[in-house]
Amino acid sequence: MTTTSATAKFVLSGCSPSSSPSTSTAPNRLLPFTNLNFKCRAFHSDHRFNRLLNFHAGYYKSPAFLCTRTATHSPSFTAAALATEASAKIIDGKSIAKDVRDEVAAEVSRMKEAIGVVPGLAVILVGDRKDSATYVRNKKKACESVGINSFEVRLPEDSPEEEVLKHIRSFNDDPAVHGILVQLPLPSHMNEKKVLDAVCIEKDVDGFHPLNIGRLAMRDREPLFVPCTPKGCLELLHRQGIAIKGKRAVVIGRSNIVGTPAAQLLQREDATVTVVHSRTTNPEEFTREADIIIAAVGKPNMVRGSWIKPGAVVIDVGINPVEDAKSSRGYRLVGDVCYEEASKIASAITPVPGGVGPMTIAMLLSNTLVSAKRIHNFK
Ligand SMILES: NC(=O)C1=CN([C@@H]2O[C@H](COP(=O)(O)OP(=O)(O)OC[C@H]3O[C@@H](n4cnc5c(N)ncnc54)[C@H](OP(=O)(O)O)[C@@H]3O)[C@@H](O)[C@H]2O)C=CC1
Ligand SMILES: Nc1nc(=O)c2c([nH]1)NC[C@@H]1CN(c3ccc(C(=O)N[C@@H](CCC(=O)O)C(=O)O)cc3)C=[N+]21
Repeated sequence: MTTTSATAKFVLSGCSPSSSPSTSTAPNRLLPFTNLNFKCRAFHSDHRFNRLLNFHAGYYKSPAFLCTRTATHSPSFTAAALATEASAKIIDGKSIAKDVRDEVAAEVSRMKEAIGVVPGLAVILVGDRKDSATYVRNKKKACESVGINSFEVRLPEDSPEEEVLKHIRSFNDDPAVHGILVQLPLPSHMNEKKVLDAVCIEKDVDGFHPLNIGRLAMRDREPLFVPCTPKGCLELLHRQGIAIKGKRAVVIGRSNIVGTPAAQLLQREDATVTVVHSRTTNPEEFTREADIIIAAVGKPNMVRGSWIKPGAVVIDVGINPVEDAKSSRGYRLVGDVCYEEASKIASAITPVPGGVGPMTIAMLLSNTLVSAKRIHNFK
């Protein structure tokens, strides 16, 4: 009887394709009960498992909720546990990004006072994509907020590639510029590889130059810059005190700018990493094994609650606009993970918006500061 009512709670979800409560998707959202029973015992008796996940006190809520489905607890325990809605710790990317920005601002002013140098970031935007224009505007505002100078070049959609290359060369030679970012995606007539190769590696604050990417992939090599989004994901884990060494991690997505460098960073920190991509059969099976999940796919709500091991940590990189008549913009942003379901199973989770996105910009500022310090040999 008790289990029936608990199950009903889970079935309600905004993550089904139709965005309405659905019975058709219910079976794949829940772990089989036998599985739950097993997990529950593990949470209570296996100290190694608890240590493995490095739980903070608050993290126990979620597994306790799952334990209500076992026959091993007294009815009063079950009722008490059911009364508490399980919820993961929300990893507040907005607030952590603010901490990072404050640290960057302090260093920017220390550097300015000591040697009179102000870090500078140059951004090149080609075309008139609304989302790209918003990101560039946000980056500019963020630079201002920490005292970094920003330089901007806006070019029309049909500009020749040579025009972009010309601006990159000019920024490469400009001593006031310490970081160069070419906003992606570029118009389809441009050769993205050629453009990204033109940014000198000393100013490649996006970390997209093949030399930086190559060094990230090699042991005993250090890239000058690590791409901002994956770096932001790792920074969130570090600042939440979530251990990585020895953990099982799954990265969903293998793009050059997010998935692949995220997997490399996790591996460099001694996680055992599996990369899931569009040709992976049964991605949920791999994902269910993970203590740490980084989802970077671009498919709204793809990762369901049933894909997640109880107590896992979920970092949702996805930024997906979905229609929403109630929003003034006509759309709202959702991640690659079904937050409503995942937050009941995971021990900690990033929201969208307000998770990885603000960290990406904070890491860009941090990379620009590091670049200026390196160029001017300022410790
Ligand atoms: N928060 C932030 O700061 C940022 C957010 N983003 C967001 O992150 C998401 C990913 O971005 P990005 O890496 O640039 O995207 P890409 O489109 O470049 O890469 C998507 C990856 O997901 C994989 N994939 C696609 N479909 C599936 C599937 N059904 N199952 C498993 N894997 C799949 C692809 O596999 P394959 O390689 O086989 O094609 C590919 O590796 C987007 O929503 C983007 O908006 C991006 C950058 C920054
Ligand atoms: N050369 C280059 N470098 C990039 O780093 C790069 C890029 N091109 N092209 C596009 C992607 C995407 N990206 C994001 C950055 C911040 C948010 C962000 O701050 N998002 C807010 C929401 C913003 C909103 O409400 O629109 C949040 O998640 O809270 C999102 C996405 C960087 N990218």
